Amino acid sequence: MRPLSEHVCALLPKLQQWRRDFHHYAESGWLEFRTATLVAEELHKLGYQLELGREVIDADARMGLPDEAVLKQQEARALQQGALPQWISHFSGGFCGIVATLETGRPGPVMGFRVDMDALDLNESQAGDHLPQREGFASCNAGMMHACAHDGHTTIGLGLASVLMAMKDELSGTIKLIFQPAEEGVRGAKAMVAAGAVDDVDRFTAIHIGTGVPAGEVVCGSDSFLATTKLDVHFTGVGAHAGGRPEEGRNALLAAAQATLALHGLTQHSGGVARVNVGVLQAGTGRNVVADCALLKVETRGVTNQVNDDIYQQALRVIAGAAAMYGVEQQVSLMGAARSCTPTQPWVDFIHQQADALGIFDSVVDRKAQAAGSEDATYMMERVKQRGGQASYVIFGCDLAAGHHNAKFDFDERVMPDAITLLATLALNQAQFGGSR
Ligand SMILES: O=C(O)C[C@H](NC(=O)Cc1c[nH]c2ccccc12)C(=O)O
Repeated sequence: MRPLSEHVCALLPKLQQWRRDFHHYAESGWLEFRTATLVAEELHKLGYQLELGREVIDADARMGLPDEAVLKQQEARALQQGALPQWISHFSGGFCGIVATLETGRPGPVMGFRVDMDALDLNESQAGDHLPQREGFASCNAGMMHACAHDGHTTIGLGLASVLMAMKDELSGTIKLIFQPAEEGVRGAKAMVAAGAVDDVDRFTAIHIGTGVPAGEVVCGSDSFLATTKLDVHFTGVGAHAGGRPEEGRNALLAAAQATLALHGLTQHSGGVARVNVGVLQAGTGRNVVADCALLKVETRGVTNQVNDDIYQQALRVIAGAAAMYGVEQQVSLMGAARSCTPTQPWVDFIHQQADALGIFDSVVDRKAQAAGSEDATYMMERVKQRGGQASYVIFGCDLAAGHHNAKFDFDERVMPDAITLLATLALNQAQFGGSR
């Protein structure tokens, strides 16, 4: 029997090819039409049982969905860019989720691995010193860029699928590979949980690469996720002649500006870290018109669910107060949410022990004391834990050309085979796990 390292080594050219293809055709959240069809095709060819689209995504639990026109236009764009027509109907309308199952036929637990597939709303750098630009695989989709390594995550998911299928005679239990849409803005995981995608998972592992962790280091149980709420706020005022009759106007721009300044002051909480960000402020239509409309895209975060909930409630009061100051209407829409969550220690210990034994990492740690980002995989972790299962979140450190969410973000592709090696090892050696279930 060929060892795992040989299977992974044989995959190297494919890993780079997949990653660069996904990177080139970056697709933002709920619009991963091309990516999802290619992933489905690969998994189908490998022999996985597939559940697709509405089977794994609850329509009503989707948050922050683009509007109908954008969904249609982006699906057409994906088809022009090589999305596979035989799979597209499953994902049509913003259902780009996939769960691939391998039943080994031998008794054992259900092992779930989750990767995400979406890009960010960002224009990729066109500078000559940006490697994806220089090597011709920078994003060809305006305003969409893989600047958080989900192209790498999707590739790791496919690589893991390949090696596990190749070694299926050495596995027992069930393998479930979860390809999630719309992690950015924390919008997709909740809808997969609502559809029951992780209801039978006994041991759950989600992953991220980079995030400031040094190359060669693996964090086996990242627990520093901030709870977060994402909201859009629409202010509606009354337009008026700015010179002739300004007193007849109700200024939505000023309400949005006041709200923005006040919102950014809402970060005091005795319970720990709290954050607020207004990432977008759009208002008004013309120079000499009292602005009758404004939009804010806002997020609150907190070190615990309670801190975030408190800050969110204060944010709602600030928004209502700012609207009242200027006599304008306000409407708040929930666009995304995620929880804080801690991994289960027995599973972290097992991952730690397996990572140590592999001998391919310079440093293996349980956790990092860094207030980091947010993650909606926390919904999946919570669901698995609720049922008494094990759950963790593993970060694979790697060198980055620039920080996450930056136009020059790029990661060292050598992290992908190492990630696949550890995840495949967890599945191959699961019988050594001493914890519950
Ligand atoms: O809230 C979101 O939209 C999710 C998004 N998630 C990430 O960026 C992933 C992430 C989690 N932890 C870290 C730490 C550093 C960079 C990125 C991350 C974020 O926090 O803005």
